Amino acid sequence: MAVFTPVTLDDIGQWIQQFPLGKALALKGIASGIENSNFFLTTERGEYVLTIFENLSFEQLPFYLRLMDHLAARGVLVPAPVATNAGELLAELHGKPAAIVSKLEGRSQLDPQPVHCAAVGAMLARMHLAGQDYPLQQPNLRGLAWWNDTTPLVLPYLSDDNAHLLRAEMHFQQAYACSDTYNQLQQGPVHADLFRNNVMFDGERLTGFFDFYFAGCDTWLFDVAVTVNDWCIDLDTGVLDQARVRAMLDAYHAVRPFTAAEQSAWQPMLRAAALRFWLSRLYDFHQPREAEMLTPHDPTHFERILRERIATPAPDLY
Ligand SMILES: Nc1ncnc2c1ncn2[C@@H]1O[C@H](COP(=O)(O)OP(=O)(O)O)[C@@H](O)[C@H]1O
Ligand SMILES: N[C@@H](CCOP(=O)(O)O)C(=O)O
Repeated sequence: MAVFTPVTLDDIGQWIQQFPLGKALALKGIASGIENSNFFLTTERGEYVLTIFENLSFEQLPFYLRLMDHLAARGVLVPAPVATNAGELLAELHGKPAAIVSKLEGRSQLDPQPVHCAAVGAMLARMHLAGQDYPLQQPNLRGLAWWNDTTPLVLPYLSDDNAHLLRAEMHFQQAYACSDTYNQLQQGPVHADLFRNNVMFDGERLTGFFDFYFAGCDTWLFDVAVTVNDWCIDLDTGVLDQARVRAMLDAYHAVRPFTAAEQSAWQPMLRAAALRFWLSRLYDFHQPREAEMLTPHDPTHFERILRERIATPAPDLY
């Protein structure tokens, strides 16, 4: 998508004056993304991204924006939010929360090679370590509680075979989340949506992670599983590509060594990461919101990945 809330240059002429950015010179809606309304914003001070948050509230948003600030201050490459003249990271626009962040250089690498996966793995480990002393707490809002709420909303749309798969996997994940192994996993702020389209590269140089608006406190291993399930697969089949998997996991492990508990949780976590996006894509597909531009993501992609992760033993974590 996504421009759910249309905005013109005229609309923000006055509004922009609360930021130390000079006059707004250009504003262009961004077609990709499915969660928020995003715009490239040119001001007298440079290039930025304006985001209007469609689902997250004024109460929830400081967790994300202050996390980006926190990580950027510790050398993790992420967009820096721009504070208003009053020192606020959030402002109201058309009745909704809005923020301006720095624009990252480069572009998404949609055909990643092992060298890109290694860069992502190393930066992900650095991000997890840098988040350890982040003081705010917010659960992953697309975690188990949300899966429990969403499952009955999508079940009526599924074939018998897929309904059986969803019920069985939910049962498995509910039990797994109560296990001793799960409770030994290290937790902290995680990105939780680190797909190829949420990382910028300039050639082989990683220039930043962005789109932190699904971030929350969860297991670090869940973040690794989400990332591997997108970066290290054959997109047609969902099968893991060993060279990219090894490059990403080895680079992560070199910065933040995996634990024995994480090794034993790896296959259930790869399944959990597939289930999470199968569910959200099913929900978005069957209960779409109004939007100016919309390209729903394909739920069957993650159904395929989930079936594959259940059927195939996970690669070694380290
Ligand atoms: N900080 C940024 N720097 C550069 N481009 C960005 C930045 N934030 C968003 N974008 C661009 O906007 C697009 C949509 O942003 P995204 O955060 O993925 O949207 P959504 O939150 O709706 O999923 C990205 O694909 C990217 O091209
Ligand atoms: N990555 C998710 C959907 C979230 O979209 P994004 O553009 O914010 O990453 C998916 O692929 O289902």
